[in-house]
Amino acid sequence: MRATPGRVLKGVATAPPDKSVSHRALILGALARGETLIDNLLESEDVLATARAVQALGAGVERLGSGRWRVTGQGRLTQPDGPLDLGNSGTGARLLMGAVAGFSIEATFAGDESLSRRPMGRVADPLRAMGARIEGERLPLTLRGGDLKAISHLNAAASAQVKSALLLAGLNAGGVTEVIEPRPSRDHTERMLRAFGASTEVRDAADGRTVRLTGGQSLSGTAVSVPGDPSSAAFPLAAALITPGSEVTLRGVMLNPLRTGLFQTWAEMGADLTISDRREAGGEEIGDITARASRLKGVDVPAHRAASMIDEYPILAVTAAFAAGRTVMASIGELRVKESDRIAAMARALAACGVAVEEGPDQLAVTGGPVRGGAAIESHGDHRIAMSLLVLGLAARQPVTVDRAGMIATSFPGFTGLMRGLGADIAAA
Ligand SMILES: O=C(O)C1=C[C@@H](OP(=O)(O)O)[C@@H](O)[C@H](O)C1
Ligand SMILES: C=C(OP(=O)(O)O)C(=O)O
Repeated sequence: MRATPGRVLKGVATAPPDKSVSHRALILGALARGETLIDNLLESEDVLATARAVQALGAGVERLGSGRWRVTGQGRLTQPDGPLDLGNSGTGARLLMGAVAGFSIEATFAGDESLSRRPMGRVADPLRAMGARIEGERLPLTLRGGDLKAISHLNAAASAQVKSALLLAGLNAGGVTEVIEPRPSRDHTERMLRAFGASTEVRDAADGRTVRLTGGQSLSGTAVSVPGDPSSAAFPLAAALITPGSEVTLRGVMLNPLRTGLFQTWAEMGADLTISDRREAGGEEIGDITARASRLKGVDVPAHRAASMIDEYPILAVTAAFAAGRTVMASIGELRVKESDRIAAMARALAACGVAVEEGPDQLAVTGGPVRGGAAIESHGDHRIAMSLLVLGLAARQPVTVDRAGMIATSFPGFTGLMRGLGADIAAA
């Protein structure tokens, strides 16, 4: 795809449904007894892979209409006939490993080239400590579950995928499963467990958060309405901030405080952002966010904020390229084990576009100024790198092309259409 500068972005669009909440709605629906009706499910490649996997694990899965799905659970998962292919999705693979571990069944987990490189020991090791038998450290791996005992686990990397996998396994473990988080990670699993009739105990203290779940609880199917994804909304909002004369509103964006670190950081950079019509949807606060072209300044992003904006660093780095001064993003080592090594991918891409960037082992620093663009960027098959660099191309001096842009469909299949609707010039290269 190629992004060409020169157009002003104007208009109102609806944020696409949240990916994290969509995966969880399908998985909890499969674990529950009875019907779960999902409204506004994200129909992206990652989420569709999870839908196929829960169907292979015995749940009834039907698409009733656009974004409207029915999952009929049996209150347990059953032996799949073949390998579960989670495609590009770390969330799907890791949460389902936890869910499957609770049952006396065997499943092989597989994924694409990127997912097969990502570390699975962070989930496999604690699941082994609970009693699951797991062969392999990366996908493809085979897991045999059942007869679990609860453990207490320190979630040092603030990974919501690890926490969620252990809580889902803990539903069918003897005793109380405990996850200790020095820095809280997104809490969609805890919130949704409550909606499905299971309770978790959440305790906050000065040294972090502890989440406890007592084994043996059963889930009942329910209705889930998926709020808009702040991680996806970030791309059109960023484009408006850096493109002179622009003003864009994204409707229905989830405002869960464990997801909004980017908006706080942009506010500190001087971004003209307003949030209106705060309301509730699907157990989450949502609102409409308006971004207007802004004179941004560089900031130091505090390390403790990383978990609340972990997928947003690539697009933050793009906005930092247009800001006056230096932006330092510290303690972001987790970015090296996402769909690509996002620190290295962004450092290379920004440098190719004429941006001053310094890469450290677990940090990235960007010094803003006029952005040349005019480069052909390798996305490394990473949807967030592809979208970030296309947004950069809209406000650079020269167009930017991005390879393997088809991967954008893993999280945001409507990206190009939504951006064009706001006036952006993004087209096949
Ligand atoms: O739980 C989730 O839905 C997610 C958690 C994060 O990963 P980690 O748990 O690896 O931090 C995030 O990067 C991912 O896109 C979605
Ligand atoms: C890291 C991401 O997703 P996942 O871990 O589910 O592949 C992402 O969407 O940026």
